[in-house]
Amino acid sequence: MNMEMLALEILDNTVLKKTVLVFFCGFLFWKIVRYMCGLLKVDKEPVTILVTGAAGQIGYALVPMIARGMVLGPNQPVILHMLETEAGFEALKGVKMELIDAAFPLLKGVVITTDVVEACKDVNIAVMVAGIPRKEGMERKDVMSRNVSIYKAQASALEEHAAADCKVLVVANPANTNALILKEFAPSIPEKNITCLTRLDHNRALGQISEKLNVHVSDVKNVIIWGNHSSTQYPDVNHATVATSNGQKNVRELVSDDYWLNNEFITTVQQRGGAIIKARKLSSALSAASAACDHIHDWVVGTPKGTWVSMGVYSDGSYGIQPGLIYSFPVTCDKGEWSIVQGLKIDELSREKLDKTAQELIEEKALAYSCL
Ligand SMILES: NC(=O)C1=CN([C@@H]2O[C@H](COP(=O)(O)OP(=O)(O)OC[C@H]3O[C@@H](n4cnc5c(N)ncnc54)[C@H](O)[C@@H]3O)[C@@H](O)[C@H]2O)C=CC1
Ligand SMILES: O=C([O-])CC(=O)C(=O)O
Repeated sequence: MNMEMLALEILDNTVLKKTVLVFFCGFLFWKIVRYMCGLLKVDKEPVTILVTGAAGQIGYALVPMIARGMVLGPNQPVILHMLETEAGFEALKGVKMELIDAAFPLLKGVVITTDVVEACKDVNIAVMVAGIPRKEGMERKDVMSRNVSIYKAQASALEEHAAADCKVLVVANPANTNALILKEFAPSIPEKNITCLTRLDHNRALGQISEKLNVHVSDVKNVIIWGNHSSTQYPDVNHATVATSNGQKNVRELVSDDYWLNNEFITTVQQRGGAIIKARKLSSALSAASAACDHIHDWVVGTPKGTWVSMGVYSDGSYGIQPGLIYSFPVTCDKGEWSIVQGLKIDELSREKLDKTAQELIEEKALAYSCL
């Protein structure tokens, strides 16, 4: 029998036909069940999210946002783990009562504790807010010694008890250096899973451009925060655009005021945290909580095509930044992973600013180790 006839024989075989039909029907049935489950919202396992320092200013603003689906979307149930100190525990009990009273449909469980091991158990996402905020007149690194020791202590609990693929976002200041300490004292957590929050600065930069041009903030995109979440950060608009009726236009061209962009715009974004502390006598809890939601949301769900965001991530040497620092870069996210946007042109002024903020991170790292 030649090959052609053999192939015809196989195709003609009724057993084979039936098998193919059964597989096809099974596949179709599975697709329909998944679709129906999606409609009925019944198939998703809850995701466990840890918030440390959960009774504090940011924690109090953040946990209802998470419970409402602002981080993982309206169809994803969540379980909240909330960690506090002994001194903060009474207030945390109140936060739990309020979460119950808010009757959030997505909230499938709440654990409150002062035990870091219990807090970290099986968490899929950890938002590390615990720490002392700076007061008026202080720089963020002034809270270094108290805060880095918290991150050293909590690193091993996360490493040993969180889910193996847990994503970590460090919010507490000095955010980049706390994240670096956490990474160094939790060596088995992949470095790609440890990040820090510079999305607040990114959103502040979008807000300033939107105010200046009197356009909606959602029409502005691709600003960049380079470096440290500190007053040396570099808010860069050289690649930023605004959506107009004539397509995407470059922010520099539209603003048409390089002096403002290279001076007042940069210092306003760099100093915005301080300005809010001066006004509120408390740190920027509402916008920080919202930015933390944006950070995790985009990391998990992905960034829209053609758009990047700023995240403090482990430097691989991109743009000449010393590998191993946690440095804010422009990143895109896809399938739960971030990648640094490559190939952007860096002019001379930008180069200086990228290096200055990297230098501060190198010095902060040395200072952090001297505090431990
Ligand atoms: N990366 C960013 O964009 C921003 C960072 N921050 C920083 O976030 C941190 C938190 O700020 P706020 O919520 O305003 O401060 P907060 O003082 O209101 O809250 C911090 C909470 O952490 C708790 N805490 C302290 N040590 C702890 C520990 N070892 N374990 C568990 N809980 C602990 C405290 O009891 C307190 O309830 C500060 O370091 C602040 O500077 C604030 C705004 C923006
Ligand atoms: O400035 C602070 O200390 C709080 C903070 O990090 C911010 O608002 O960016």
